[in-house]
Amino acid sequence: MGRYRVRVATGNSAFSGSNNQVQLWLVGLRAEVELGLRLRPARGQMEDFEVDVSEDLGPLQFVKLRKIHLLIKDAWFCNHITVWVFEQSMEEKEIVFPCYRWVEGDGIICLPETTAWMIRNESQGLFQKHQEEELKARRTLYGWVSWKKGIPLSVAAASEKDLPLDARFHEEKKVDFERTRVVGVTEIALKRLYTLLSSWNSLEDFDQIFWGGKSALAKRVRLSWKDDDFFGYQFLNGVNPTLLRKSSSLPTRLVIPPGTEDLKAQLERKLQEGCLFEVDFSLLAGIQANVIQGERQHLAAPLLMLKMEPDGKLLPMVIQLQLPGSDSPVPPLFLPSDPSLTWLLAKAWVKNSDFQLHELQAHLLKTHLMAEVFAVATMRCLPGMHPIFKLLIPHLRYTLEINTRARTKLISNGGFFDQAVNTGGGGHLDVLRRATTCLTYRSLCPPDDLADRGLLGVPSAFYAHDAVRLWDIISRYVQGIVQLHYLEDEVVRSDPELQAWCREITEIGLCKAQERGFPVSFQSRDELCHFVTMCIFTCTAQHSAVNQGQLDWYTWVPNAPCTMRQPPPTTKDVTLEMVMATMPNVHQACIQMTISWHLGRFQPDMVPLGHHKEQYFSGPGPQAVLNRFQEDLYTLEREIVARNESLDLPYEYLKPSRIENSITI
Ligand SMILES: CCCCC/C=C\C\C=C/C=C/C=C/[C@@H]1O[C@H]1CCCC(=O)O
Ligand SMILES: [Fe+2]
Repeated sequence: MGRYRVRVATGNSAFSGSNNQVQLWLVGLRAEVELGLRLRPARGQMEDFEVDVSEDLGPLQFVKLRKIHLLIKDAWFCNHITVWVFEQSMEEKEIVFPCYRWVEGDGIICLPETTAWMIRNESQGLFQKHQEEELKARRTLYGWVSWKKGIPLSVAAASEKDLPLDARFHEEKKVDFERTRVVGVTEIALKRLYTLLSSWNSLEDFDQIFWGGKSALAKRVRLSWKDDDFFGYQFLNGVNPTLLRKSSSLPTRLVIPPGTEDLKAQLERKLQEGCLFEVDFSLLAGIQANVIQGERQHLAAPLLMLKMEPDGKLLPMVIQLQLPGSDSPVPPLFLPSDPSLTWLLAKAWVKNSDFQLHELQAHLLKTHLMAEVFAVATMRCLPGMHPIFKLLIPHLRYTLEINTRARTKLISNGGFFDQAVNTGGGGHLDVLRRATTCLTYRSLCPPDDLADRGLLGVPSAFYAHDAVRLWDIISRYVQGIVQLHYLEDEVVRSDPELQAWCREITEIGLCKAQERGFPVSFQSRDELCHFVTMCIFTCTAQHSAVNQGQLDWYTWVPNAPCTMRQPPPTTKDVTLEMVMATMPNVHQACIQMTISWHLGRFQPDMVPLGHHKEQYFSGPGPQAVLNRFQEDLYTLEREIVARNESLDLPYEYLKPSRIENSITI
């Protein structure tokens, strides 16, 4: 008893279409009907057709679809189905059934209409039953596994091939990733060949491998890496802006030997003036160093003290490379006034330690692995019709696959950490474990984290400034969507899927992180918004801040050596031979360059923050919230561009147009 126009929209990436036939049903509150047509969906196409239905279906609740194959199974990527109902020969209501998934095998896929969650209590339990079945199926597809004890859980997949198709890279991404990898391997081989017969005994010799993928800023790094202000700048606005903090007292580990009272007075004066800063790498103390091809590598656990000048420059004042121990001599303090190679080597040790905590703690653990916990918990606990699922899913794209690849190629037995990094060979897992035990909820939320580190309102702290602006913009977006769906706090409290999702993240994925301030329930809309803002910020802005800079700051290897082949200096007698014997060898340096380029370069298929094409919501409310989000991002973009124009070193990593919508690399 009615006429319907049905539109089937197929995805745009390679192999999205299918040679198999697709069967469709319309399911209304009163009855369901199989549409007597068989279509073959073509890539990037919208296919429209009209059907007459003799029964009275009642209000449409679902579309069901199934793919029928004869010999070859050919998966189909369905974007969405849209249905228009004609009433009294007038086209009336548009009803959207978002999909954005692969339709595989011959199972039936059931798509609820976009506003299903809002009307879930008026559907005679149909939506409730659908949600339960969907979650049951997802929980078998997306399992948890403890890859290594003491770090957050991962998705259960031994290699990317074990992942559900919906978690896999699309063809374009896969081809690009594999191609980049071949380019990288070839480049390493050529560089090794090229350096085989040449000398390798001065820092300038790193020039011999400084070709291939590199950015304009990387060239600047090569020129300026020895300068103290350039060194200091990196702790504010480099690839790892996460460790610097304003000192509230002189660190207890800083034992000042007799005869250097002058230094102590200087530090105390800067402390009083409120411009003393510190970076402490104690987390690395006692970590077992790697052995690479029979050669033992070495590690330090430095403390760096810096002062902020009135013009905003951050300058190193003193470096202590090891923690003082009761059984060892008091570690020497290295100073800018030391012989230049001595001071350079001390700074190189700091940068090597920073490399470890950057890649393992700031990058891998606090963005990649966190996002993976969000992704698995979301797949296991939130049905597709849930508003928080719809809000988060564009920010979880490709994360499970990139992390699975990291576990098989990067931090695996024999992976790149073992081949080229001094924490490799197991120490890197201990660093991850220690970093996990001190991972707090506050540290993932810039307004809290930057307040705790004394970096709010510091004029030359561009990361801090942009991070807080982005946090506010994302927070407003999240509040917009949450307020449309949760009219009061009580709706949050009585949402069983949402509460289960929260517990799944804190108790299961993060292994009882309530001890570190993570919530086990949401009592209000504000608590929910804060948490979801943290999730989106982590998967987008924060990853961008700690990922993109790899290309700029890590391709000139002496600026941030991936390994150290000699122990830290214990006296101030340092020769160029010692420096070169300590720095990475050619092979290690080539690996560092190539991986940094692979991970830091612009991603050709990138989706900028807030610009995903998938429409999981419908109607003017959510659209207005998304438009507002995009406008806010654009305003910030212009502010950052204007600010950068007057800077010698522009800070670009949190420019909205450069922030990816999810962790994909
Ligand atoms: C030797 C330098 C290693 C620096 C990178 C260290 C940690 C980065 C943190 C998370 C990165 C996740 C990246 C996952 C990419 O699939 C892994 C790269 C494999 C490279 C390849 O497959 O050739
Ligand atoms: Fe990354």
